Amino acid sequence: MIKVGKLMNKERGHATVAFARSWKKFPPLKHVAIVWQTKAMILTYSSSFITHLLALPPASTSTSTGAVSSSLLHRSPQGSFGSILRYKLRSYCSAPVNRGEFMASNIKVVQNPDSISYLNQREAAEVDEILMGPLGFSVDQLMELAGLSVATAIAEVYNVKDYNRVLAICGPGNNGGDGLVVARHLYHFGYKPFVCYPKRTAKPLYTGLVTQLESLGIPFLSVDDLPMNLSEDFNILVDAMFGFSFHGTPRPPFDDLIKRLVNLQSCNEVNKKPSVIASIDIPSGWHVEQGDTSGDGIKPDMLVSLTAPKQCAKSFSGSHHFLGGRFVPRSIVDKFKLELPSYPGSSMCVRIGKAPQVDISSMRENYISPEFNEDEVDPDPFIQFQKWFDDAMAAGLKEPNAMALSTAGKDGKPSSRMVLLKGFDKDGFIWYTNYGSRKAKDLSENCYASVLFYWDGLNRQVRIEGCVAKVSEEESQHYFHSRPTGSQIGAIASKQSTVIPGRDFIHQQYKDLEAKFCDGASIPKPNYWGGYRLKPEFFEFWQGQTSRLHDRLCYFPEQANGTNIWKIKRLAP
Ligand SMILES: NC(=O)C1=CN([C@@H]2O[C@H](COP(=O)(O)OP(=O)(O)OC[C@H]3O[C@@H](n4cnc5c(N)ncnc54)[C@H](O)[C@@H]3O)[C@@H](O)[C@H]2O)[C@@H](O)CC1
Ligand SMILES: [K+]
Repeated sequence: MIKVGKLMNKERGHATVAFARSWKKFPPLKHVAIVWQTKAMILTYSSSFITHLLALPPASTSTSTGAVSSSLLHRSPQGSFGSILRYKLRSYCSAPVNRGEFMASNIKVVQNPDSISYLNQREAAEVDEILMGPLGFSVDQLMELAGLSVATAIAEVYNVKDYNRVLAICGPGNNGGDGLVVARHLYHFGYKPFVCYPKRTAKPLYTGLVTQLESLGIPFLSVDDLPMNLSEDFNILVDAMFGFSFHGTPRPPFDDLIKRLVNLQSCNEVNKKPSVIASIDIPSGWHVEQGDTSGDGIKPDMLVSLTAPKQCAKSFSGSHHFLGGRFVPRSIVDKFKLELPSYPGSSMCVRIGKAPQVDISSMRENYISPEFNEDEVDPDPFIQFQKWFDDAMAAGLKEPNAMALSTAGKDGKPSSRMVLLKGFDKDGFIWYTNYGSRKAKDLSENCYASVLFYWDGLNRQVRIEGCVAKVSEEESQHYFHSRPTGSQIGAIASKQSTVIPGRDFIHQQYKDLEAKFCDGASIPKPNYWGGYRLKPEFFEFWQGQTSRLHDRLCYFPEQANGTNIWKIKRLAP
């Protein structure tokens, strides 16, 4: 018997909030009610219906509410039910159930800063009241999310190596609270934060935030402790003095602190690497609606607007304007007719407007890595590769199996593309492709190829060179049938590297094939699709180091006493 509670875990992220509220009220299994906001949509699953669905072979299920595509049905019983449920929810609900879909469909997505919404001071306060009133949020919650989004925006723009020392200047209200939260998150991201918090609030929320920072050993500095030229000591100055409740002109000691941030600009002109100002929600001292009315206020490099930008943000002229506070519910969006950029993926922040142009010639990374020496490298390059691959996996790098494959046909003209490694062992490194593609043509004329893995974040790359041969038909068959149905159909739909009339053409091919194979029968592997195996004749393991003095340890095959061995040699960087 399947418990609804178990399904909840599987289906987190798909209407589970409403589901969670509802399922406890109903006896397990007999009925499940899905309520989306005010529209009630009742889906009834009887236990016999579920059992029936689970018993069916993965390919053949259809229900009174429409066909369930075979790709939605997985092998495990819970997976099967979960997938069916997700399908049902999507097809039934008029309001999308996925938060990404919600953002995309309900907020008009605008990236142009001229067409996004800007709140006035009254509206900003009203949003605050609604969030913390009828919508049931607490100030701690919003502050935590706001602070996290500001910290992620800062980390996205100012890397921890070059901008390590951070001073958060915190004011007496919630903007100051955001600054305390930012300092904590930046500490956990690897920065070295300091906090200046001259007007403390005795409320438990704030004393708690201070205790959290103190327990991490984050120093609190008084205004007197700070140098007049803040650039001398800090790389990033987080301006968390005032937010949308600011009125009039700043009172001491914030008047002096704001002056130091203003004077920073002129100090920066003589400094090689200027410190930057990141303002939370409002550049402190600016009028919430009219901006820097006197013209001599602070000029932040970065502004992270929270919830929605306030009107003063229209006159922000720094390089980096972000939006944070990814908690705005639909009712607020509708009520205030908000037009905001959509957050990418699971990001806590989104850039407003274009990223500034960069001078490509000045882009360089000073790699800081542990030394990579002969005495620690494995004599067997395959084992060494496995070790580094495991490190890339453990570091959470995206697609560590992505590799640039370079080939050249008989004309000697090389071409490169990214492919995915699908396995390796002593016999070589395997990937799959279309045997009619350009790489396949190249390899049929010249078996020599090179693959390159680049693992950013670990400052590592691995080059492997050798001769390539097709894998056995059995291996290709086995792998082809292990792929998701969509990928199998995609492989058949695309006559890779041939010229096609347009995007619609390939989509139509795909749809036709999808219809053809909708009965769930096994999809035959086309004979023009299969695998290749590169048998290495050379490996290079590269570890980036400071000042371009990189480690390059290479493996060359040699004969010793009639046996093949790998000889390790170091190359100049
Ligand atoms: N509503 C929202 O959506 C959220 C708001 N948050 C933050 O909360 C901020 C608003 O917080 P608050 O309403 O507490 O207000 P602020 O943090 O803007 O500042 C209010 C404090 O500043 C003082 N103050 C005002 N004018 C002054 C002046 N001229 N000289 C000296 N002191 C002055 C007030 O006495 C009060 O203590 C936002 O800007 C944002 O940073 C976030 O924490 C969470 C989400
Ligand atoms: K601020």
